[in-house]
Amino acid sequence: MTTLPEPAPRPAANAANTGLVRSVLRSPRGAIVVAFLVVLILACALAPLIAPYDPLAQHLSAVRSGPSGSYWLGTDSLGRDLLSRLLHGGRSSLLGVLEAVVTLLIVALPTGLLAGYLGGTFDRIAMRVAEVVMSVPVVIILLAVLSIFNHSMTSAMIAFGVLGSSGLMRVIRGAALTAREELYVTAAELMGLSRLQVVVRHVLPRCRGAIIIQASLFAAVTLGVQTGLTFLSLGPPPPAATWGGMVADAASVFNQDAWMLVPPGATIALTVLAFGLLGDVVRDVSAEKYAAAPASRRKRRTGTPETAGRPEPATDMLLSVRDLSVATDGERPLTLLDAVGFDIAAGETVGLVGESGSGKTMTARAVIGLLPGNCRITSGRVVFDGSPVQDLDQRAFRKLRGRRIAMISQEPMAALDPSFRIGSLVAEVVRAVDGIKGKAAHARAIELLRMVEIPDPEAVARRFPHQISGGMAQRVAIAMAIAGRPELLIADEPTTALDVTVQAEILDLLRSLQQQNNMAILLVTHDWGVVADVCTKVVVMYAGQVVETAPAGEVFDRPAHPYTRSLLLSSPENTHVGERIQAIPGSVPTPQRWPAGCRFASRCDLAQPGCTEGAIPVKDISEGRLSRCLRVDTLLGGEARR
Ligand SMILES: Nc1ncnc2c1ncn2[C@@H]1O[C@H](COP(=O)(O)OP(=O)(O)OP(=O)(O)O)[C@@H](O)[C@H]1O
Repeated sequence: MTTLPEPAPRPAANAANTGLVRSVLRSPRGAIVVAFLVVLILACALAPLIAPYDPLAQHLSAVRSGPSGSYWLGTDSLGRDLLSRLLHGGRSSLLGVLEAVVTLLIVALPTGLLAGYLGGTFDRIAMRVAEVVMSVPVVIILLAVLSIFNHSMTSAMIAFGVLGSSGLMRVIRGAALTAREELYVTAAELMGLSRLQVVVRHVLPRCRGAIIIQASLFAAVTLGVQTGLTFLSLGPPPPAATWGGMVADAASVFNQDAWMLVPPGATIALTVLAFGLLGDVVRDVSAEKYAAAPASRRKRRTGTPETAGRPEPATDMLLSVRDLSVATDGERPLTLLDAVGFDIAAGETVGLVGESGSGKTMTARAVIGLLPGNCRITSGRVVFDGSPVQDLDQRAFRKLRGRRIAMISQEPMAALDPSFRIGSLVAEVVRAVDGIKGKAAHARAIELLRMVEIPDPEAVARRFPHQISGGMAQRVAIAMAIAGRPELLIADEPTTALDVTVQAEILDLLRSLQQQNNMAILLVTHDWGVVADVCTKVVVMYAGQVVETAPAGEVFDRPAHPYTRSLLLSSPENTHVGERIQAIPGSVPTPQRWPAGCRFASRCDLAQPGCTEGAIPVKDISEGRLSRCLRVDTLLGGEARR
């Protein structure tokens, strides 16, 4: 069994995992604000028990008495105790705030999350409705509601919550859009979790900060609006105790007794301030947390067309990709993959090689049905175990993903949601793919961690992702990927982010898992060493096309495409100490700049005029060998035949 280096501590990521509530309470401002709000809410809730007087009782012998031992905050013009009225008035004021905030969350939360996560038509409709709601004059609507519902403050607060929801909905949508790009959200989808599970477990927690901030600011505004309405006598009629009503009473005698305004005015101001400050504290704490979280955004790039291909999909293959083309959406679609084709047999490891921007990741994502939102398959077929899968809807694809086809990425740490313990993350996938729950799911999670050779899996299951090393994180990602016993594992540069020793360990692990389970692997890599180590076949991609397919054992000695040859020569393994690496001059053309004819011609020393005249056909060189090169005979020394 291989041993793993101890994880290096990552203080920054540590902060990302401390609970939001705990972080707020740890900050002095947060603690003061929360303490104030808790005391206020408790005092108002317990008003019937703790208020010294009946809020309506008039003590005509002590009218406008000012603070005293009997009346701590004094009395009003009718001799009513101000403290008792404040406590009782707070009940209706805070209840009104609660009603408005709950309504706000009920409307904005699901709509914003779904609009951001699902996008498409739902998003467009939700955004249009939000715009309409935002343009509605709030005060007029509130006055109308109050007059229709007989001055019912509850109706007014519910209406205010609905009207305010469009702002929060947009904020949540934005946060969900960002969360959707997180690798751990993609990883959860790859593991076969349903949309609801992904939203609730992974997207919602990411939006939590934004939600609390907006809700507390909204609470502050609501309190202001509600006080204004009761001040104008649009709420519960006198003599009911309301904060706004107390301000109105005090305002009418302000010239004779200014003190009467102080208790209600200070309470309202402090409460509005506390709600506002709470939002600020949560914003600061969230900013620290997200700055500390691992950078895991998926790179998005902007990226034109041509063709060639091979006949029918091979039916005896586990995976058969034929003439697969992918393009961006929009008025001027841009082709990113052009008639890509290859096969993978059961239990085979195929290396997908090429420089950055060749289309390797796009190919892998097309196979697993998770193309970026702005891209779609425009032609071709992906046949998995005899069945075409390219037209499957997301629901049907989810049944395949995680169970029959799984994927691991080059950023294992970013693929693990920092808010959950390792055991919980693995058990979540087990629940999704095996349908087992509770202790059984946990036991299977431990078994999987043991299968990927993690020493002391029980202890590791209790750790958070930031508490383990990159190599161990990749093992955890592999454990999650093999939970559904997939027949095909797509590994997108699984060792790129790891140091050399750990790389070798992970490759050994993949090889042994593959042998134990007869699992096929599509290994996306830049590294010829990795190809030599684990692959049986290699598919070389360049500028969105497959330019060569060869058995791994042959390609090193007899590359059948000048690009493959250049890639091999530029590989560090082929460079002796003290020699300069023979870098390939130029760079891979972006999809906007794909030339007519051979896309590698401008960088190729064998290129001749014919190479740039038209689409280059794929040539069958020998059993299992294909090349998209007109000069392949010259390259192979005249050995190649049609
Ligand atoms: N969402 C997208 N929208 C438009 N173009 C994209 C998008 N994603 C990738 N591309 C473009 O598609 C081409 C292929 O990208 P892909 O990520 O598949 O390359 P790759 O070979 O995997 O590179 P790397 O090794 O750097 O990951 C690139 O030109 C890239 O800029």
